[in-house]
Amino acid sequence: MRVNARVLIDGPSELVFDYAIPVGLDVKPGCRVRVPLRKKSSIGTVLSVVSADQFEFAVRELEALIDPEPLITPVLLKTADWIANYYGCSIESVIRSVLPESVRTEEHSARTRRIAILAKAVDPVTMERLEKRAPRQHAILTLLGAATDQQLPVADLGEGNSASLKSLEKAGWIRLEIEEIRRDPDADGVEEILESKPLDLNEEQQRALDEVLSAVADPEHAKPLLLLGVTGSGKTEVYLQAARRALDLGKTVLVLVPEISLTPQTVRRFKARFAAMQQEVAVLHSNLSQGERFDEWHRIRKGIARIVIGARSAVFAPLPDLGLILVDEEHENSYKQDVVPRYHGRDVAVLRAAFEPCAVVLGSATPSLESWHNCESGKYQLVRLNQRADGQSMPLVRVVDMRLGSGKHKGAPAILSDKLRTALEQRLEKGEQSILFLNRRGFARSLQCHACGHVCQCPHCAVALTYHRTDERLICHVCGYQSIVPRKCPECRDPGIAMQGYGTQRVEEVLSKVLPQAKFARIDADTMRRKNALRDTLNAFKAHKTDVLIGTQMIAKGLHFPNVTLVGILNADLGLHVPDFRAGERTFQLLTQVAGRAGRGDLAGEVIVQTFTPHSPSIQYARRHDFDGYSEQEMEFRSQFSFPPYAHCAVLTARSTHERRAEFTLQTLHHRLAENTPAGIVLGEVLPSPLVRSHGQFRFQITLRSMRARPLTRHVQAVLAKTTLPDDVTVVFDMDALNFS
Ligand SMILES: Nc1ncnc2c1ncn2[C@@H]1O[C@H](COP(=O)(O)OP(=O)(O)OP(=O)(O)O)[C@@H](O)[C@H]1O
Ligand SMILES: [Zn+2]
Ligand SMILES: [Zn+2]
Repeated sequence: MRVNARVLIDGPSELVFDYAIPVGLDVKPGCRVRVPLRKKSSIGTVLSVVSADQFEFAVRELEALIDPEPLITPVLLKTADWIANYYGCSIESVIRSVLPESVRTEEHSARTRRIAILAKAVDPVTMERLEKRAPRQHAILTLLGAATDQQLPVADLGEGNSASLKSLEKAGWIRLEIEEIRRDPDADGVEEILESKPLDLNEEQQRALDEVLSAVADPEHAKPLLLLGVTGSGKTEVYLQAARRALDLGKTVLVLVPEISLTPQTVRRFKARFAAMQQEVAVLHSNLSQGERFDEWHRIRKGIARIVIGARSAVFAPLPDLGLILVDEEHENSYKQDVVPRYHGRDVAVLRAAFEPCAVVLGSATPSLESWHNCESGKYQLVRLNQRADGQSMPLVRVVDMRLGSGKHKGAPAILSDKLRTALEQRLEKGEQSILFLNRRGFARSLQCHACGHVCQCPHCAVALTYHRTDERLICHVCGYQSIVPRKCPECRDPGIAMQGYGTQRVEEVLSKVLPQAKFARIDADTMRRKNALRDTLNAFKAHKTDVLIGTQMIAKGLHFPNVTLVGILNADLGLHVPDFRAGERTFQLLTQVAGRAGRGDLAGEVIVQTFTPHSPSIQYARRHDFDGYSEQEMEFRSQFSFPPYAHCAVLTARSTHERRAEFTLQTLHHRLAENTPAGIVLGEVLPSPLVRSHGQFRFQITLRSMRARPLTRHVQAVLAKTTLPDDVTVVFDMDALNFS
């Protein structure tokens, strides 16, 4: 049987063609090849090796193999294969993620330069002789002798020196070599990083570190570790010391964080601890240029960069001799990719660790119930840090019932309760700082009629439009639709249409009236568009140039400000009223993380939570910092209704600009899925998605549940493979879905 190579052609158009593999050529996925394309020859990457369909027309032969060894390591290839099977996507789509475009494409290859290196010490007699007879050679040797590492780029040795360099090389005094120039992403030298010294660990931390180190020493027999440490318990210090030990053993380290731009403090702490080996640290963030990405990838592949920090996709960093993977804030949803391949970065990390094998640590103050369940069932090993590292107590949390009408404004929603206002005033008097947290930007800044209750909605997405005061506009945050603000209610013509809910901007306005003496800073997606805006705002707050930091989700994680003694949560329950069984879990996580920003220095912390549903378990357990209590009752609910982590839950979505066609397609699929459904799979009904219209398309979905993942994926794949979909309907399968909107 003939075999073909499926090749992704370099270039922006993402063309994929099959080529016959010439006899005797050992072509593997991940190898780059030269192939004929129209009348030219092009370069591409082999995505997979497929058996040729005998009825197919013969395809052209590929011309040559560029890399005899694939760019992708065997472990990563195995991981890619697992992802394709588990998430039900093509191996091609996974290889594209494992080998980003910048790496596959030749044109990003590094620039080089020539360097001259002093080969041996030159004796004074020779130097004296050269000084008289060949002053240029003498000058070069003098320069090299004084240089760091006794080497310099040829360009720095002055022009017109090539003859002298050649003579010196011939005489054996110097060596000439080609060196790659690294495009250093940090070269703009934005800030100087001072080296930080390891801290003396407390008993709990020491025990945690010991567990991690024994896993590093014997990864084959170690389970993945779940490090459950309350906020401020010093998890990061444990990561840093574990990373150091792994590096000392000659291994490499991979650190995954939810989003690089939102966790500047964590990244900085790694950079500071490893400041003395800065060249060995690679930070993979989305702002890297293609060229920089190419360089970083190859530095990692060659073992030059031995510690890699990055978001989800960094799980594919080609580190050789991987010893340890750290997944910080493992509960974060951003680890799940929301386009194909829809993998979960944390779960892939666990799998890669098993394949390597290497140690893997998942850390969080509020672990996902999936990971928690894996501890209970013995798949993971639990390690806990129950105390704050600096001996501080957990902050005191007060819940304020907003239903009692603590706000003074008639009709308009109360933003600030009397309790929170008084607490803010006290902080200002004492010269302490506060953080105010607002759930979800834009979500509640909708326009609602006081008379009839009409809410202004997006005509394309059927979600509430957000009111933007600066330019007096209503904007849809799903599709970007904009309109002007109506003067009267479009429904009942009442002029009383007004803003319900509020955003960070409104909070700042209200507060500057109540507390005219305070200086405010705002962090939300609007104010953070400018490059470095987040870092600058956080630095100013740290230096106490501002008193009160107002922010959205962006300030929930990883921030550490010793002078902050008050955290106010303005609208705690906003995330509770969404159609998603994880709404409670997310609210608990968010409240616990935000509350954890208070009292992280010598001063005690206080948290004030404003809510319209004070008795909800997410709020009550977060108030007591009680993860065990929360998870116990939540797990009971999940088990009762067979929700994750007790079952795998997948969503099949069909979308189209034609409402009927989307629905009909999904009904057809439902019908076929219902035939010969393997035992243990629970097939839901065809329903409109909560966000039934998005970007002008209608969306319908089926939820599927199963104890075991593979049979579910295989069943859906089999049905999709034998169903011809209409051209204008897109069907998406999301295994272990986190987003049900
Ligand atoms: N052994 C220690 N002795 C003294 N201080 C420590 C120790 N370990 C950590 N700290 C300090 O305690 C503070 C909190 O630690 P860290 O930020 O690592 O906690 P964390 O668990 O990662 O927090 P979070 O999950 O809330 O972001 C930091 O200022 C850190 O420098
Ligand atoms: Zn009205
Ligand atoms: Zn819209």
